[in-house]
Amino acid sequence: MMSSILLRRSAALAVSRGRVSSTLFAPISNFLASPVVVDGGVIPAAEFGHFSSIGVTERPLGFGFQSKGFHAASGPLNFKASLVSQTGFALEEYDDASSSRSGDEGLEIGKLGIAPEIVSALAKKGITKLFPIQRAVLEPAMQGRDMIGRARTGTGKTLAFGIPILDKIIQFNAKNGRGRNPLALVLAPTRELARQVEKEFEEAAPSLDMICVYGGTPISRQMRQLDYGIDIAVGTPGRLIDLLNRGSLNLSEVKFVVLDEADQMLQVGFQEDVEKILERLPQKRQSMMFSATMPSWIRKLSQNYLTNPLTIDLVGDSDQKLADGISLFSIVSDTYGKASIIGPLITEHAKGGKCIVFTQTKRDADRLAYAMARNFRCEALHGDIAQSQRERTLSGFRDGHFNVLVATDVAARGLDIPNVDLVIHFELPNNTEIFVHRSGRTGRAGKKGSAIVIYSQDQSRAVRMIEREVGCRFTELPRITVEPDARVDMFTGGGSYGGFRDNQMNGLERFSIKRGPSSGRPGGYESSRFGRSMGRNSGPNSGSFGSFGRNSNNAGNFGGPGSGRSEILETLAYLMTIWMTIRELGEGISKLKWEQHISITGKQLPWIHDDFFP
Ligand SMILES: Nc1ncnc2c1ncn2[C@@H]1O[C@H](COP(=O)(O)OP(=O)(O)OP(=O)(O)O)[C@@H](O)[C@H]1O
Repeated sequence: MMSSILLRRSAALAVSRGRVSSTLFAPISNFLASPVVVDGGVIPAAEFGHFSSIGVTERPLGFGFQSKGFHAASGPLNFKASLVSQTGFALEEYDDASSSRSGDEGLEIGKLGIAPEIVSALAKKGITKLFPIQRAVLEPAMQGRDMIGRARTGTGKTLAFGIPILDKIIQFNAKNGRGRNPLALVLAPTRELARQVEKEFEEAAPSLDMICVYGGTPISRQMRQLDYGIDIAVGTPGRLIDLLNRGSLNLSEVKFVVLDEADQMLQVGFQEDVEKILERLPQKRQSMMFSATMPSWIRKLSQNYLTNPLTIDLVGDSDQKLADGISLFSIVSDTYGKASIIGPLITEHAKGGKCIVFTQTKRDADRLAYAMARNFRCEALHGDIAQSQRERTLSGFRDGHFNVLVATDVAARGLDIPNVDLVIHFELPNNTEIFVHRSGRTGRAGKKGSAIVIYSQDQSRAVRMIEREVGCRFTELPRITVEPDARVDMFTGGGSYGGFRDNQMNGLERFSIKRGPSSGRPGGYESSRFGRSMGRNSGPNSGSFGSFGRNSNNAGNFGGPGSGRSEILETLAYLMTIWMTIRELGEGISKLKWEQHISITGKQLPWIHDDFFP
């Protein structure tokens, strides 16, 4: 009780904040004097150039906004982007900034006049120089511009919008005291991403109070936390609306709003909710949208939400839409062979790191995770899994407790998981944007990684289309033939895993792989790097339906043929089939509604995303 009183912020401060804030949004007349910004509000990638000439070293205090409330009034920061085409791409800049070469290419965060708290918190994480998107965003964001920001996956967009917001709030609190209602709101499409953004903000500015709100968790705790007072709210639209409707969340003092993964946030299905939230914000605010993909429709639509927006586009019209460090491969397989070739692909391409396998449906994620669990430490992640389990799964994956995550597109966007060396598109994504995001779970922050598309012969055209639209080239891998007794069958349940059942060996020795005639490669899967870890899950009698799609460490619970438990096993398999059929029916109905919606509204491609069918 006492602590709640102590923690509750004073209403007087909130009032004083309201008074101050009204002066904070004066139009910025001299902003366009900055040589980086092309009039009309676009910084094309090709003109972004090197920022090595930014005059920060001559101006140790960097920006002059400390005493100016939220918006700088000090004019341009002497950004002198060298004209055109020296770099073009964010990652080239990144490579420079992240390389061991010293040089001036990056912007020393410590020399920019950013709050010392942020500088030292970032330094603790090894972040001392800004990435290109961060450099490009910093000045206009500090000056209060609305903006659309696009940069490739894994290039630091979160801190690009995070640093200016955190800095302004720290300055503001220092001057005006702390208030009760949030000053900034970040909307994210998935719970996992919302949590990640909150965490990154928290780590960068530990003195600020953040809340992350999303469904599947007790709302009462969130209401209490809001009551104590917070600086920044991060969340998914559904729960935010719930809290607004209950009167627990007051957005009337919000100065900054960010739509992370904006193109997803404004898709049909999400857009309505987002609008409901935006309606509750003050008119005078700074709005920013970020994503690695910004289809043309989103740019048009964004005009409804942004005022005179600046577009900072580090991808631009460049052919290549993927992060540079990602190598792409494709491999043809028939539907029934797909599950069997994943093991060899992981062994060969994950190089001992983590792998995310993307499926199109929750059911396939479950089935595949189950089928693979006998050979890999592997779990499933999708929208039908209870939130607490989703969180356990993700943190287990982050911490390296298991190496293979089989996920729907709920994990396609934004997630920043260390050491994901391989992404496998078990099924082709619905569109090229999703391809970019899925693949972007690897090759982050300048690291290298691989993405493999598995496709059937009749999907060749779709693969070519991805190549065209994403500006990439797949290296075709030789076909893999799997001996019948080594097939992993995810379609028919436990009964068809016989090839593994009586095999006492662990690891990939079981795969008995042969390369097809076109293969010039050695088979060479016998000595799996995963061998030892897989062994944990793949007891000779694996077949745990109890762990289906969950923690595969339970594999083996129900034994295999000859265990005397075959009846239980069969019953469970039967129950599972019924459960899956019911769920499939549910998904079918939702999709039908979705497609009807599209045909009525004429909007958008049928982005079949799991979060639309929670
Ligand atoms: N200036 C920096 N120096 C070093 N590391 C950084 C810097 N900025 C961000 N990072 C790290 O880079 C990684 C990727 O950043 P982030 O998740 O923001 O990428 P993103 O562009 O939002 O990707 P996506 O499009 O997939 O959402 C994170 O681990 C982050 O901590």
